[in-house]
Amino acid sequence: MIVGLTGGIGSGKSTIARLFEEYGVPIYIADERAKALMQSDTRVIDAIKKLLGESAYIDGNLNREYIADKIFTNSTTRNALNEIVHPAVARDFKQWVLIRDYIYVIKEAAILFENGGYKQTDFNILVTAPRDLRIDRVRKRDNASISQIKQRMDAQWDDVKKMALADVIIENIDFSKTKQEVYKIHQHLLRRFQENW
Ligand SMILES: CC(C)(COP(=O)(O)OP(=O)(O)OC[C@H]1O[C@@H](n2cnc3c(N)ncnc32)[C@H](O)[C@@H]1O)[C@@H](O)C(=O)NCCC(=O)NCCS
Ligand SMILES: Nc1ncnc2c1ncn2[C@@H]1O[C@H](COP(=O)(O)OP(=O)(O)OP(=O)(O)O)[C@@H](O)[C@H]1O
Repeated sequence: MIVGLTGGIGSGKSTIARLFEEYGVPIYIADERAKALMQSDTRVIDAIKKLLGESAYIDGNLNREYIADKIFTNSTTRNALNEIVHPAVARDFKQWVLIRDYIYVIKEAAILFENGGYKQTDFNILVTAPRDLRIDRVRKRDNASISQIKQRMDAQWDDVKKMALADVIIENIDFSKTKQEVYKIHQHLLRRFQENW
């Protein structure tokens, strides 16, 4: 059984994914796998160079700042990159999931509803937090400017639109409450999926 875990930038997806991991749930982090594939999959690399130019790489490494600047200021370029990267991530996930030996797995992805990825999951968790708190968290975490963070937020659906497609919502403000929520959801998922196991 596949559980999607999504939320806007700075909502706390990765933090929450680690809480599930502590219970033994296998976790797939789409952001990380996407970047790995963008550096190792030759078909993906060629397509990215064609779209964004040779400057997308420096000595074979992703030029993240350059790519971010290109895709978060132009939705056409962003959609084109998404169409290169997201199918590769979906294929990679299919392989990954084959050898996981647990009642359910978590696919953590910033973009899950926007690209229809949620149609391949059995249950979807949405993480939310107030916009200003998310900006503050990302500023501290990445040393990013407010305008850079807002650009990424604008590239994502707003929470109201995502809420309609989520099975459960974690409002991640107070970390101790979040931990309790994660425990409850984990117990729920074990009960729900046990019979298919
Ligand atoms: C532009 C890149 C190189 C920036 O790398 P960087 O290390 O700064 O950020 P990282 O990948 O960790 O993403 C951080 C956050 O940015 C936001 N974000 C990233 N990609 C996207 C996107 N295509 N659309 C909207 N938001 C995005 C998400 O909130 C994400 O969690 C990288 O994000 C990228 O290649 N994105 C395009 C591929 C993609 O969609 N990846 C997301 C996983 S499927
Ligand atoms: N409940 C919380 N209380 C305080 N800090 C938190 C809480 N949840 C997350 N954080 C912090 O906020 C920052 C963003 O969290 P995290 O990296 O998990 O978000 P994310 O949704 O995965 O972000 P991105 O979309 O950029 O990948 C991190 O520095 C994390 O430690």
